[in-house]
Amino acid sequence: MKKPSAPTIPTDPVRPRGDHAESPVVQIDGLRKHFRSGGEDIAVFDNFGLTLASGQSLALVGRSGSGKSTLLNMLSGLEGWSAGSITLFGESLAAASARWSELRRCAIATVFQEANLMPALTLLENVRLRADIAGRDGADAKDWLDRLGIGSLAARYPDQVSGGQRQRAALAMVFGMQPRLLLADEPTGSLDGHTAADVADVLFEFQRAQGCPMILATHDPALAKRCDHTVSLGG
Ligand SMILES: Nc1ncnc2c1ncn2[C@@H]1O[C@H](COP(=O)(O)OP(=O)(O)OP(=O)(O)O)[C@@H](O)[C@H]1O
Repeated sequence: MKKPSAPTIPTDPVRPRGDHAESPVVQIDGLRKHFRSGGEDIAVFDNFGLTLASGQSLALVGRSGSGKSTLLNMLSGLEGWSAGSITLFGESLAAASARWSELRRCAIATVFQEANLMPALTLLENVRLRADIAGRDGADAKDWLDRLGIGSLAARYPDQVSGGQRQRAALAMVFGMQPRLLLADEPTGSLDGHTAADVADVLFEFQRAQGCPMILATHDPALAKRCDHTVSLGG
C-alpha cells in the first residue's frame, strides 16, 4: 500500500480554550496512592507532586511498575487516591467524583498503546462519533483523517487497516474532539520503529500547533526528549 504523505496540522486560531495562561492545567500536590494486593501493601505514590503549565508537554518515565499508567488513570478519574489533591483546569477534583465522566467526555483525551476504535464503525464514523460524544459537530472528521494521511481509508473498518493506520485513526478521533488535556500511554509502543516515528511526529505536531497540554508515559528516551519536561517516577 502507498505510504501516506506526511500530515500537516495547522494552528487553530479559534480553538475554544478557557485556560488562563498563568494557571497550571494540571496541579498535583501531596498525592498518595497505595494498592492492596494479596495482603500486601504496594506504595506507588507518597507525597507526589507535579505541575503542567498551559501548552506544555511532559514525559513520565520510569521503570516498569513505577506508576506511569496509574498516574494517567488517576488524571482521567479512573483510579482514586487516598491523600493529596489533583487540580485540573483550576478545578480541584475529588477522587471518583462524577465530574470526571464529564471531563473524559469532552476535555480529556487519552491515547493508548493500542488504538481504541469501535470495530463495527468505519474510521470516519469512529472520528465523528468521538467528536459527537465530546459535543463537537464533527464536520472536520474527514479533514483530520486527510491530515493524518489516511483520508483514502475513511470508509474502511478498523480490521481492514494496519496497526499504524489504526493508531492514526485513534489520533484523528482525539484531535477531532479538541481536547483541553491529552494523556498518552505508550502511544507508539505497539508499532514498528518507522511507523512509531511517523505517529510520534503527528502527535507532537498536533500538540505544538494546538498548544494542547500533554502528559506522555513512555519507555522511549527519544520520545521523552521531545517533551518540554520530564518527570522520573520510582526513584
Ligand atoms: N489494580 C491493581 N492492584 C494492585 N496493584 C496494582 C494495580 N494496578 C497497578 N498495580 C501496581 O502498581 C504499580 C504501578 O503500576 P503501573 O501499571 O502504574 O506501572 P507502569 O509504570 O505504568 O508500568 P509499565 O511501564 O510496565 O506499564 C505496580 O507495582 C503494579 O503492580
